[in-house]
Amino acid sequence: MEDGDVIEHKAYARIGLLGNPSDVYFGRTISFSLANFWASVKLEPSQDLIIQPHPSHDLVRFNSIDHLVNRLQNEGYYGGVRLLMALCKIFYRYCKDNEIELNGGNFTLSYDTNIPRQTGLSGSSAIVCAALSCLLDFYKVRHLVKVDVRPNLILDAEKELGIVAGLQDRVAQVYGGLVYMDFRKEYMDKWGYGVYVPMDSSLLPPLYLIYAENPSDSGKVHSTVRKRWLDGDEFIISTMNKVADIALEGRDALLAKNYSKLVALMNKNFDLRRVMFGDDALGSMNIEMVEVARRVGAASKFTGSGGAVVAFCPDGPSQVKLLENACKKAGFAIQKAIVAPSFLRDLDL
Ligand SMILES: Nc1ncnc2c1ncn2[C@@H]1O[C@H](COP(=O)(O)OP(=O)(O)O)[C@@H](O)[C@H]1O
Ligand SMILES: O=C(O)[C@H]1O[C@H](OP(=O)(O)O)[C@H](O)[C@@H](O)[C@@H]1O
Ligand SMILES: [Mg+2]
Repeated sequence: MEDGDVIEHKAYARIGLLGNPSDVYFGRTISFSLANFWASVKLEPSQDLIIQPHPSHDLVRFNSIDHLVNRLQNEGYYGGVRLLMALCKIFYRYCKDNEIELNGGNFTLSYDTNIPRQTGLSGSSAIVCAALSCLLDFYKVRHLVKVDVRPNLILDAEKELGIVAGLQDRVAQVYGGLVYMDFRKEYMDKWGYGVYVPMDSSLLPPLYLIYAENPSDSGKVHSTVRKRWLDGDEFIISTMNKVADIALEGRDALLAKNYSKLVALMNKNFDLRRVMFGDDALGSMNIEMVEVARRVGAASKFTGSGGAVVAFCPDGPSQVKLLENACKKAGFAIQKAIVAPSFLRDLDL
């Protein structure tokens, strides 16, 4: 959206439905953009180039030392400022390397988000994705930065900060809607990005999102498994391949509307994650979220690296009611997941 000189863009949260986290390991995933939550970034021309701290997400003023310590313990040291800064650097570098001229003065970037913080709903990349959209419009280079490479720029901004993450979040956020993604190594090595195939989101049965206030650092969760994979750990490599196969089988299951197969695949996806990462890394509250759903017979798995769960009730509305009651009792929030459609324009494609 552009109002005079002000540019504003949204990017939605995402649900990794099948195959995650194999995207970090040349695997495959099916993910969708989630309309329930979003981040927005605003760019306004200004005298100096300013990255505006968010009044609550980048808190630097506290009531007391207790408040400060509490805040750091629960939410860590960082907010969105570092993400915006890193994106500016990555974007600038990419344009330089690709001889894309950047003309325009300075600007102020500010952001807001209602994505529950660090709950595996890709709150981090939503901020970066919305900011990238603002820069593309500000510099009028949307037609010069291919849609396929945009997820890489978003990921590179986070890698720049040492955050271990994969491409699936960024692909779902750039494309919108439901997307099948294949990150096979030969293709990635040749092109630098994966094969991204939009799917008809009406193939999805009603899905539910369960989450809780228990922020976890996705980079930290991933780092041990990532290291083992890099070290050639046979168990991690073969299990991750099985996770990638879930997305392949899941695509056929969705196309055939074979929802009993979907149940089996969602559950298997989480069970494989659990044996690779271990319960300590996943966190007891996160595991309980999965189990609350399973106790009423729903299929369930993490949406991302932890903090939120996607659930499917194959028995329909009566089972949904049971699930809602069970979540309420356990203190977890639950809402119906709504797919955000693709908002790519002709100029992007
Ligand atoms: N809601 C938020 N507001 C501000 N910054 C955030 C928010 N969520 C994530 N970040 C930033 O992104 C980093 C990585 O977050 P991550 O653990 O990937 O969370 P998520 O699962 O939401 O993507 C955080 O350390 C922080 O710097
Ligand atoms: O572990 C996962 O499923 C995902 O974890 C990260 O997403 P996040 O929302 O930050 O938890 C990561 O960026 C993804 O690539 C993984 O698939
Ligand atoms: Mg993240």
